[in-house]
Amino acid sequence: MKIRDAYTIVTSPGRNFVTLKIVTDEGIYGIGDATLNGREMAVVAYLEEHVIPALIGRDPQRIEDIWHYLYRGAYWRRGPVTMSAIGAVDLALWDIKAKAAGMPLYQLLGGKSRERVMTYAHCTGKDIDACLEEVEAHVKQGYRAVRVQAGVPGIPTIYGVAKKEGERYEPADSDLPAEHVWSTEKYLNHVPKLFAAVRERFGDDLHVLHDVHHRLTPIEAARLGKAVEPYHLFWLEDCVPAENQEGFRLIRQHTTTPLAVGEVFNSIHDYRELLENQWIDYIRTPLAHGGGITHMRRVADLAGLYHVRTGFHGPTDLSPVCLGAAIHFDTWVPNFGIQEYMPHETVTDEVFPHDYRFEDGHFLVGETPGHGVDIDEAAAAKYPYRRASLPVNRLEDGTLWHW
Ligand SMILES: O=C(O)[C@H](O)[C@@H](O)[C@H](O)[C@H](O)CO
Ligand SMILES: [Mg+2]
Repeated sequence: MKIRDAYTIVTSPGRNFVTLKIVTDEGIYGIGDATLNGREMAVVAYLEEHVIPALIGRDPQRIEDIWHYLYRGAYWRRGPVTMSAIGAVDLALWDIKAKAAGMPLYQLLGGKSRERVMTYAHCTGKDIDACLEEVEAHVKQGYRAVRVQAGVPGIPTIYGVAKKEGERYEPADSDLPAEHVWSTEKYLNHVPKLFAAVRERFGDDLHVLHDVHHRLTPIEAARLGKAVEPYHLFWLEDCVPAENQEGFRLIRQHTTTPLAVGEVFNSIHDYRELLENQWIDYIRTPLAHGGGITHMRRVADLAGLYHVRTGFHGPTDLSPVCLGAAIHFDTWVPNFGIQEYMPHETVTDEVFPHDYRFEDGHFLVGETPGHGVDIDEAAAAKYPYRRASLPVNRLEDGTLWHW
């Protein structure tokens, strides 16, 4: 088998997505997700200029060799653009291999470790009461786990909360970055009240998660982790920017609140200190940004040595291709924890037909050979790319802060 053709498809059904399609001389093709929110065209250029020309004529079944060819062979290793490009190739090649074998991807990985994949939903509200209503609605739909984010009095816009009630939350909501304001003091004083209210109304069994979105320092994160211990969170996510891995030592010394990290990581090396020191509990890198299945299963195996489980990033800014592949991975991986799920818009699902199903707060993997997600290129062509940027965040005095 040989790679006959490969090309990128950029489409914006509701939001921007980049897809890589690899076509073989035997008629089988595979697709991979190359979407890097707010930096989409950088990955397109990387693929078109540097990767696709080098793929033509290669044997698509040699996934491992192609991975190292693109990683070691580039000389310039790691980084979100490089690893997203490699991730897209890798997902497309696993799709091809599974189709050629006539198997759903999870079978090729080693078969089912579980019957269904637990997900968590996003519940947001302009204040605590509005957020509790969202939780109520999701619990009624069958979710066992919810991420709660509520507006903070005195902060005009807040991460994860939709601009208008009933609307979806979309971080890349403007041509150039919108400017948000942040106050750590107001947030830290307010947020434990949210968890107290959730536990009071919904009891102890519901899994409750929260995303800090990299906004605290280690000592502030330690204070928050400690303050919310009585509400036993499933996890506290991205409580600090993680470039300073050593900072987690301090957080860990102070709190038993479980920690999730890694949606902006792209390499096993980003995790090494965190895992080896047992400073975290969940890994978050999505397959599309972490060099695909070939690399992320190594990260998951390393994590497993330290009792760390997966909790893959699953926002709407990863396409159904990444989500579909993740559901196969989640069905197989022994140390699965949870899968994030933000439902895609109907137009997105129309462009990306798929066989995964959602039922009672869980995903059910499909049985179609491959990863089970396709792209309707004629439908995709109806939605041209529009530049969209993630916001920036400033403290009340104007200092640029972490977003
Ligand atoms: O936990 C999450 O789902 C994330 O933090 C997202 O909301 C990101 O901000 C977004 O994916 C950036 O592109
Ligand atoms: Mg997050």
